Amino acid sequence: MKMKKVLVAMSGGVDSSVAALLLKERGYEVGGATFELFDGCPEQNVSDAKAVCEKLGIPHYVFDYRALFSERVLDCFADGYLRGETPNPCIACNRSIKFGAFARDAERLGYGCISTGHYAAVRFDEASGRYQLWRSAQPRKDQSYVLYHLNQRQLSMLLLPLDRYDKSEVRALAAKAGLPVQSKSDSQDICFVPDGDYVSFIARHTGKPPEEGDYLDDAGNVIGRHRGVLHYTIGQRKGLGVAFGTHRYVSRLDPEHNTVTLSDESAVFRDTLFADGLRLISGGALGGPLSVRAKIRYAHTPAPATVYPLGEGEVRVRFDSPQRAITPGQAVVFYDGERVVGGATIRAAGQDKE
Ligand SMILES: Nc1ncnc2c1ncn2[C@@H]1O[C@H](COP(=O)(O)OP(=O)(O)OP(=O)(O)O)[C@@H](O)[C@H]1O
Repeated sequence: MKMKKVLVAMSGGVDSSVAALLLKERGYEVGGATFELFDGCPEQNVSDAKAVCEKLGIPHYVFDYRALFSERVLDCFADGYLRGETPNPCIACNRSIKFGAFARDAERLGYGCISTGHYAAVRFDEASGRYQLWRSAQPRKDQSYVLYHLNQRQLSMLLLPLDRYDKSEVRALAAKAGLPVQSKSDSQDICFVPDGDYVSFIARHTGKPPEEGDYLDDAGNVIGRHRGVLHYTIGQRKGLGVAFGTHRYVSRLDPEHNTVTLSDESAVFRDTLFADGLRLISGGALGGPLSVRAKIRYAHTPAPATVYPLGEGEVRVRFDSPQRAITPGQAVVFYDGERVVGGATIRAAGQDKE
């Protein structure tokens, strides 16, 4: 049974402001909380969230999560890149901060529920007695991909009031209520790298600047010089900095030997991936092969696949047809229709025959 007191994670943006507004209109006793996540976090976010709370007549808190964010999000982001992976820091933040520390702090303050401005839906299924996570009714904004790791306890205390709304409706609601953030633009992809220069960020954070190295072809021949493994991601074609006369794509990153392999486009299509850290929304383990639609990055259209359990929390995912740029470090999220089944972290791509 959900309690009536809810603490909304308020970034100072339109979505979470409208989440607070809707919950207040629905009769909840609402509070708002803004997180300080890193040094240099825009002060404006805190003051905007505070102004919205004042307008709504609800209390506002500021939580300092800088130390935890540095350890669980920034360090993991940088370490992942140094291992040649492409991590998703929003998922790490959701796990450790929003649905970890924040959920605990909310409970400590007497709030039985928490809320965010994510576009996805939580439902309770009477038949199974389990909470479920569903895609947003508005596919263009759906954010269920970054929430695949939520467990039953977290879902039981989570309210996602934007589940059915479109962004334009959310903006209209903000305008109608006179919220001071109604025309604020959408947030950046990676909040702690506002200029998009993640290479410089990692170099600063780790003290290890990227080192030039060799581009290799599929046979291991040196075919040019790259600017440092950090600069590249699987499937990349643009920004290679060398003209090869034909299109080349990044197919392999090897930070140990500081090499980047370039191939024909066909080499970046793979039908199998290996992933670990499996989480199932229903809890429990995977008993046997499961047919799903699997999504390998935020902007990927889920594709038919079968998930096979391997060792502890490890799975092999076999797609019905090869997928472009399966990228280690990204999450693979499993759907049954519109419902999220669970997900895991991609560690390697392969071909079924390998
Ligand atoms: N610094 C923060 N403090 C508190 N909550 C936050 C913060 N950053 C993000 N959130 C919460 O996480 C949700 C999703 O974050 P995301 O960065 O995807 O923002 P968004 O979709 O642009 O939403 P918004 O318009 O509310 O910023 C937000 O709606 C908000 O509930």
